[in-house]
Parts: sequence; structure tokens; C-alpha cells
Amino acid sequence: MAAIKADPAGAVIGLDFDGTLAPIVPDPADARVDPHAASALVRLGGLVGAVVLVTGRPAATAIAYGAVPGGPGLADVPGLVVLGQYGLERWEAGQVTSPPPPPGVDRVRAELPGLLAALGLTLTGGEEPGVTIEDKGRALAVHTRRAADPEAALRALREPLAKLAAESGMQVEPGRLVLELRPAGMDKGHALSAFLAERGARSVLFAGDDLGDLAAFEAVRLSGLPGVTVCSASLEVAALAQRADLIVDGPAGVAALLSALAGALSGP
Ligand SMILES: O=P(O)(O)OC[C@H]1O[C@H](O[C@H]2O[C@H](CO)[C@@H](O)[C@H](O)[C@H]2O)[C@H](O)[C@@H](O)[C@@H]1O
Repeated sequence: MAAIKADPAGAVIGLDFDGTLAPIVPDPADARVDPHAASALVRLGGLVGAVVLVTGRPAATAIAYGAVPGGPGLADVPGLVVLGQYGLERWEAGQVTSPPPPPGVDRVRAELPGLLAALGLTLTGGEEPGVTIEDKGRALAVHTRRAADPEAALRALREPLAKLAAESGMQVEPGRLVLELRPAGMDKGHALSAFLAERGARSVLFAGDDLGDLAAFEAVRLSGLPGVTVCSASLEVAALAQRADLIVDGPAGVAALLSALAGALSGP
């Protein structure tokens, strides 16, 4: 933090979206950025070298869910870059660049409903309990948060989804009551490392809440830069807190930290 404050122009501020900038909610389509976090990032964007979101969401979805009615949203953060789908996509200045979907994604899309039915898991899109499929174009996530027994549903899914992923040339990404089948070969660590090199970063902060963020924490360490890893704490994930330099209380705590940093960098 001292390095960031001493040389803000050399600092990269990296952030995850769900559970870090946006509170966790039952339906992934309802997730929205914490307005205080968005305001703080709008201030920070003009003070540091770069603000970058590194997220499992499609980059355009993070921007859409980063909108704040009547206030500044993530799209208003000066110079913001969003590395979506674990770094496969990039949003910058309103433009998204992304590679074509991997060949295996069509097979996963076709087979998932039958696989869930064979396991006795009901799909839900509304108030009824059940599991949901989130189709992200180049990846599909199976969410169990709204199942009658979320942990049991997750356990039942692990092996069959690992088999389908292997047969489809995809990999399983575990997260908070979710298993995602996504293309292999990219993770948040690679994405953040490449961004730090691209920007010639001289210090780095990365905040996250979930297992997928561990790779970004590792990238902070491996960069050799003065860096700080921040855990947006929850009762659902313990592994991140064990490896973090700072632990804050969920997205509200992240927003408070970003706001304090923006205040410190703005001067008196
Ligand atoms: O890398 P992230 O930005 O943290 O995205 C990781 C996954 O987050 C989303 O799922 C999580 O948030 C949902 C909304 O709060 C919640 O309902 C779900 O239980 C969480 O796992 C998102 O839906 C996934 O696509 C992201 O990969």
C-alpha cells in the first residue's frame, strides 16, 4: 500500500467482480456492482496507472451489471479494462475483443440438460428450488445456490461434469456453489501477469473472493512487484483468506478500502 501511495501512476488496481465488487445474490442475472465501489473506482481510475477487472463473467456482462442507476458505473471508470471469461475476452473503451467459442462448448450445451435430468436435478429459472445453467457463450456454469440442498447438488455434479469436461476438451472451474465448464489454457493469473507486463506496473493490488482468484494472488507474488492481495471475505470460501495480505468484510469492505485509497491518493 505504501508503494501504491508513493507512486500511484505506477499502480495497477485489479479486481474480481462477483463477491468482490458485487454482493452475492441467488440469481446470477441479478448481480449488480456496489454503488460505493463504483464511485470509488471512478475516482481511483484518474489517480492510478490502471484499473482492471479480471472476472469469470463475460466482459460485457461485467460492464452491464456495473451500471448504477443515477450514478457513475463501471463504464465511467477512466481507462478501465475488463478481462472477461478468465482473461479470454477484453473490454476497453466500449469495445470487446474475444476469440471464437471453443469447439467443445456446443457439446456441453447440448448434453448438460440430459446430464442434470439423469442426476435427478431439476432446472429452475424462478422461485422453485433447483439448479440453473448460465450460458456464457464460450463457457457454461451450473449453479446450485437455489437447489433444495446446494452442497449435495454440487457433490452429485462433480464427477459427471469432470467427465463431460474431459470429453469436450474443456476444464472445470469450481466456485461459490457453481461448477463451470470453460476452455482450458487461461486463468486469472495469466491474465493479470500479462496486464502488469503490458502496463509496466510498478506496484499492484488485487482483490477477490473465490477460488478462481487464487491464481491472481499468485500472479501478484510472482510479479516481484510491491503488491497487496485483498480477500473479500465470506463464510463460503476459506482458502483465499489464508493467502491474503488484507481481509475485508465482503463487497462493502472492498468499497470502503477503495474509497479510503482514493481519499489517500487525492491528498488533503
Ligand atoms: O470471477 P467473478 O467475477 O467472481 O465471477 C465468478 C462467477 O461469479 C458468478 O457466480 C457467483 O455469483 C452469483 C451472483 O452473486 C451467485 O449466484 C453464484 O452462486 C456465484 O457462484 C457468475 O454467475 C459466474 O458466471 C462467474 O464465473
